[in-house]
Amino acid sequence: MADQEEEQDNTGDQNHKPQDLPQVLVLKPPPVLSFLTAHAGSIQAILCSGAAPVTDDLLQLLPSVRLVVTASAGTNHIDLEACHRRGISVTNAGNVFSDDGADAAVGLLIDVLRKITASDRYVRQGLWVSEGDYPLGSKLRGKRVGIVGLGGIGLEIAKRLEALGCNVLYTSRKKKTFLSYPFYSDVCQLAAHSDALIICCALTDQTRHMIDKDVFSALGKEGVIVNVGRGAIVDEKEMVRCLVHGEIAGAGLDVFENEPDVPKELFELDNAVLSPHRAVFTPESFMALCELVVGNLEAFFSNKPLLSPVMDL
Ligand SMILES: O=CC(=O)O
Repeated sequence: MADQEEEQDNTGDQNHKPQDLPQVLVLKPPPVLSFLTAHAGSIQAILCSGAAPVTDDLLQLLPSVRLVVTASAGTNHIDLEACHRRGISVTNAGNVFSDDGADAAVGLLIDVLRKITASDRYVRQGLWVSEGDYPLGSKLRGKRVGIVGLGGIGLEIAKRLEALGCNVLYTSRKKKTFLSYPFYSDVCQLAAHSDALIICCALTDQTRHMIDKDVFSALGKEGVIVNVGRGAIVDEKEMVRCLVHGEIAGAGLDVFENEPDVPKELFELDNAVLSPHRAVFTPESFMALCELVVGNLEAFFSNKPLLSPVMDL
């Protein structure tokens, strides 16, 4: 999941009548070129997910489009600059994924620290009997956890960690004046003061490979990284190297740079907990997402304010 750091209100009139909606293009692979050829001029809104990029070239083919609705928190598959230039509004998943994304992030952190899935494998493989006791995990309470991106998901992570007795610190585009958590504008400084880093910011040109060699080295040998944002925020090769050489202690990863391909080295590592980009998805969050998507389309076509705008033009 990736978080746009927008505080959004996802409430509103949800009395949908999807059959009444004007024509909407649902973008999904395989390519929809024949559809486009027939309907390009009349399409006013695009509904997409991370699977299909919304590029400047695509928008060029659709001169009537005024809204892009993405069924994801992250918008890195959308050319936002092109949307802005063309006067196209954009909405995302707003806060519907915040709870589930935060639960998964904290779950991954606890799993890495307490070796939950690694010790599960140990028991299943019969190693408890043949090898004896499994190595101890590390305590969560008292850990300093640096959150990278304090948007909807980040804020929910912070609440959960506080309740679990951790010390929360963060970096974000801007300091949140309404919060007392220590703020670091520099991610290396944040890492140097953290026992664990949780990545839940958006992938942008500024954040691509932001978690690099210097950040890992500042985090140190006892440090843990959790990523529920986007794989490419982390320099994955460097992270794998640090894990293999014990230069960081562990990683809990829901996202990868070239999904669904996962670096094979990670399969061998007991200090890496791997999850197939499922952090924010539950049947409940999908239902909420569907309501939000329809609500955004209804709002747009009835000239009302969008429910979860990333850009409202
Ligand atoms: O990763 C999931 C999302 O961006 O919604």
